Amino acid sequence: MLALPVRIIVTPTLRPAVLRPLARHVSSPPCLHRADAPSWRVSSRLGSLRLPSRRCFATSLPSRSPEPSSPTSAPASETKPTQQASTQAEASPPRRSIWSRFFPSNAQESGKSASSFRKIAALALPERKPLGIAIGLLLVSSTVSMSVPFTIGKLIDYFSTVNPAIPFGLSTGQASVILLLMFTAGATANAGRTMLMRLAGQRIVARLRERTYAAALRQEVEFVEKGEGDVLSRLSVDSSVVGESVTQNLSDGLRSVVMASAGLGAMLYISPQLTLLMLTVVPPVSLGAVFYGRYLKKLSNHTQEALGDMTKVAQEALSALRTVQAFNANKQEEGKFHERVGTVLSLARKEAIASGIFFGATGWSGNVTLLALLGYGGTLVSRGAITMGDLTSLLLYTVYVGNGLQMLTTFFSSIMRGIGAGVRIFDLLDRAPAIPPDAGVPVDPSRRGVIRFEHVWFEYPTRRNVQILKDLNLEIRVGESVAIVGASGSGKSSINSLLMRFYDPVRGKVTFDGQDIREFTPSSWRHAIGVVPQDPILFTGTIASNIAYGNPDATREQIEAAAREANCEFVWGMPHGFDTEIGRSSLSGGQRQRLAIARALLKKPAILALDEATSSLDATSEHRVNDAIDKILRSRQTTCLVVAHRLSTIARAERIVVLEDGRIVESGTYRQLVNTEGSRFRHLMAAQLDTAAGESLAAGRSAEFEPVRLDDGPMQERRQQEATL
Ligand SMILES: Nc1ncnc2c1ncn2[C@@H]1O[C@H](COP(=O)(O)OP(=O)(O)OP(=O)(O)O)[C@@H](O)[C@H]1O
Repeated sequence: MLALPVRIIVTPTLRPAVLRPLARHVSSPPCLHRADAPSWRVSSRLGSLRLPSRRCFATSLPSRSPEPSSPTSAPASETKPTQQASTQAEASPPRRSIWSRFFPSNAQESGKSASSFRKIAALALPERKPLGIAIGLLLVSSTVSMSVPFTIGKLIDYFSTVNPAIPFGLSTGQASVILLLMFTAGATANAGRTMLMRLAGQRIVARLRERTYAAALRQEVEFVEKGEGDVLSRLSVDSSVVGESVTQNLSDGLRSVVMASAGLGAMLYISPQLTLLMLTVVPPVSLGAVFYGRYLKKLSNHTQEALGDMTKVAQEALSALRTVQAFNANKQEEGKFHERVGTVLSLARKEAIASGIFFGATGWSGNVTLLALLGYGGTLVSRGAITMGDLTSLLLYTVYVGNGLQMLTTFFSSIMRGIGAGVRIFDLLDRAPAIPPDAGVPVDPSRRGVIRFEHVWFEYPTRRNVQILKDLNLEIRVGESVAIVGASGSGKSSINSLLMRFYDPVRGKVTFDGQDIREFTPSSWRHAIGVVPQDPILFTGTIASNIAYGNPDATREQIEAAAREANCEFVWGMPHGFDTEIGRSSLSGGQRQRLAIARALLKKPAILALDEATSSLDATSEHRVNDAIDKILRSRQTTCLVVAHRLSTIARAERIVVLEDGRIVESGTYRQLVNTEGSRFRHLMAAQLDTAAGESLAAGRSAEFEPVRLDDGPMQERRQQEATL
């Protein structure tokens, strides 16, 4: 005798008219209307938070899958929708009627959803062959599992009859072998279907992730930097949700359709009266489910906000752990976190109460239905209208139909989630970057020319109406080195950002060799610029791969030559030299800066944009960095724009421009500016000039500004001497 796990599912979705609105409704997380509903996660910078899954529509009878051999009987555990992803799916239309809440009335929104659906379907196209085979296998396994109630009924009749007859004149042994083969075939088909669907899903997810990542990398920096977490969640979570919606959910959906329709057909065939009796419980349970779903949706929105708040608190403290520990603020932080956790908990409590009432009610009505079926069915059996086996089969088909329809609601909600996640992903995939990396004409890497900032006005896209640069005019000749100095926030780094075309001016233009740099492809233009940022980023990998970042074809000789030029002698002293893994070595600020200079020099750039670190380096490091910068500044081929903070760097530049509140207020050589009484430069650099003067005095030289000599002396003087010689 087959021991069939039984779960009576009372579902509100026996009628399509009820099913459709409900399906839309339950697209909201976290009401995942199945007994083994997936847990849902909230993605955050800290990782992801998981909430326990909820049971929906299940009665109190112990349950397992209605399809014993089917691994997909617990497909929900394979589905990991997220709050974040599904939020998009449930973006509510304006409140008008209950129907308008279920069906989006906003044309743009539904248009987006339709287009997202088409694009998701297109994603599945390359996988049509494995998916087609999987659907074939699904039909095989579903047919086998749908024959189980029928077989059980026949077995009961067989064993309870005095002179039983096996259909088709088979012997008991033959019938057993046929059944065994059938179940084996069903299980094999199920295994094949699961494998094919999962692999296809993973391939779709992989393709989607790669395309999304590439699309994110093409965007202007502002877009990604301001919404970094968002891009990451699209990459990790939304792509999975989309992948699942075209494979796993599709498979479940088809299976549920087969189960529900075949089961209902079999029930009507066995006993139309009993089938109608079962269908009477549907309307009240459907209504209850709608209200329960609405309540859960509202709760889930609040929970999402509360979780976001909780995550923010934790993130802030964990990212500043040094400060927290230094101030012994652990308890304070724990208190803040406790408060947020409490909010989440109180929402969870409300949900637990609602779930308890709902499941209690559905369980009760399920069991009452079962009793009614048994009672009325029993009288039919006693009247000889149906056999005991028929009644058993009918009860089991009830389970199948219930499960099938319940799965169908999950299927619709998953599809809605997939469409929602798809909208987010396709928004990014289709987004035209504000500064497209490949639009324009390429710049010849050997081209040299004057750089001009012409009446440049600039404000950051995120801070409109806050003018950072105001009518800025600056000309830098080929091979010239210009140091930009100014108080913090005066706009120095913004000049470099404009040069790099991370942004475009609001008004005015930046030209190179007489041509607006907006005419060049940003990729080729950036290739012509060597950048040394304020806080150089080193990536996971070796020192060599870091120097060759952006130049993957560079030879070891070229890498070493660039390192030598940038005074990276410390690399030769490391046990693994250029093959030293960055993560395994702790590099000082000066060393990182020199590696960044080497990286920039390897490009043999036409322009070098150096943003000097504000933090002070130790004397040796500073000397080595300055020496490296010095070599670059001497170059007659490289135009240098240096955002400078240290007097030792500033003094090396041929020309200094002083920036104040987005405007150039002074310009001249070091000597001119330092000797101009009351100059903005002297005011700005007073502290450093005093120190330098003090050092000169200590060394027995005059304390006048004029003779302040820094290491090798101001660059312009040396160049003049070179010219005289
Ligand atoms: N991405 C950004 N979005 C919005 N505002 C920004 C952005 N980057 C900088 N700012 C603002 O623009 C102004 C100029 O910044 P910028 O970094 O160019 O100044 P800076 O002179 O280089 O300062 P520092 O010497 O401290 O690096 C500042 O008020 C800064 O807060």
